[in-house]
Amino acid sequence: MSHADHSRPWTAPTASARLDARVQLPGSKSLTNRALLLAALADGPSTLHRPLRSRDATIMVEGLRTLGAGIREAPGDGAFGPDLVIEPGPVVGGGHVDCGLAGTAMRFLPFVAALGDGPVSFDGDPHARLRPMDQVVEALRALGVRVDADEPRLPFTVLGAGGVRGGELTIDASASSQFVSALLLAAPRFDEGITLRHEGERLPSIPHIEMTLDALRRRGVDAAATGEATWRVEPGPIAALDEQIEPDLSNAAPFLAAVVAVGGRVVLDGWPLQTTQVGRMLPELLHAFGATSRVSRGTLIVEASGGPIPGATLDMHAAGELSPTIVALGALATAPVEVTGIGHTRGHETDRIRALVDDITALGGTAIELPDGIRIEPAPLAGGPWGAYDDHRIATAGAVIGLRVPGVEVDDIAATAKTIPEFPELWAAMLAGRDLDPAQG
Ligand SMILES: O=C(O)C1=C[C@@H](OP(=O)(O)O)[C@@H](O)[C@H](O)C1
Ligand SMILES: C=C(OP(=O)(O)O)C(=O)O
Repeated sequence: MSHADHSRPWTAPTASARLDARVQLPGSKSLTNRALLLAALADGPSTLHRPLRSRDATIMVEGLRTLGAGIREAPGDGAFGPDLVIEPGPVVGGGHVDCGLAGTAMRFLPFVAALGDGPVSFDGDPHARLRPMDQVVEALRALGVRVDADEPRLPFTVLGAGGVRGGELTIDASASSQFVSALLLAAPRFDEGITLRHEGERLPSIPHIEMTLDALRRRGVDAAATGEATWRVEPGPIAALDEQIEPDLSNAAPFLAAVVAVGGRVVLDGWPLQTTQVGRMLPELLHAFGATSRVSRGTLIVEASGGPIPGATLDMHAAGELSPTIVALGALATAPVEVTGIGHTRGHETDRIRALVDDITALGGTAIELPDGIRIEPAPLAGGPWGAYDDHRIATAGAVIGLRVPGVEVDDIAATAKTIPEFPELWAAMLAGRDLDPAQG
């Protein structure tokens, strides 16, 4: 499949008819990168079926290889590229990890490096150096691991000394749930495991912490939440596991929001019966905008009338990842839409609140920046530039608005390569009502 380039703006296609499409999506970033990391620390080889193949997943694969894991491709079922076979090895130092803009890599991998013997340097994209990392650096130091860093952010070097004792630790995960997940994921390999407590003004993205605990438990690790903001992971082996990665339900957001924007029906294949992915909240979120949905034989069917989009007030602290899509719908709504609880998304790929306010304002909309969210008031929109700011979810938010507003020019649709490189082709296929197999497109 050919992927978009970074050099030319992408004119978001407008919808000329109600949707009637079946969509298949590639694997979940959050599940893929957890499965890769735990497989690299496991007690035998693991195979991932239908793993995500994207920039963030490649960064995790390369990072784990640098830290000593063997990772190779194996023939898969064809639909989403090859499977991955992960052969764990002793954690080694002496390398460099380029985290790109991947929060999972920059938060999770330093704790793996700490298990090794020798220095590992970490850096990333220019914007990665602005993302919150202080709790990674401070936690490592509190655990007795040396970190060379001018500032508590990228770039830095972790000086592993062959192991981590673990024990009791308190951190402030207000800026990112990934600080909690990072510690829990490596903790089975700490001598004493970890007894972790969060103390801070808020705890975002709790479903992602539940996903981490579930990923550990499915590999035989004794891991549990012991209170609202406390967790315990016992030391012990991580079992190897062959598993199929679920489709990325967060990347389903723009495709399902498209039904609200345009009307009609989208059928999403591979909807899990039970999942820890935060995208499971989409049916309820889209219901607030008038959509109906049902699950039938492993598919999610979302339908909407295509009539005026109602207003809504939503606290999205648990699902910040979905907020750019919901804000895009807000820009098309006929009554005010207020999304709060997403202050932490200022530390995502870009300051998402600022980016959405600026982009919507540039199209003539009325978007008001709140300390921890956005309020959008109804206003007619006109075509114009839409900055992606290296952010896959800001790019796809522009695509949602462009369904109804001709001439929305996303400056860098290739930003979607972070988690869904096939986005432009899948979007076009949805609009054409074609059933696109991403491997063949
Ligand atoms: O652990 C994970 O896989 C993620 C956790 C969340 O991070 P924050 O808690 O920083 O929002 C989410 O937004 C991110 O896309 C992925
Ligand atoms: C915040 C996100 O990514 P990251 O894993 O880089 O934090 C995201 O995908 O919305």
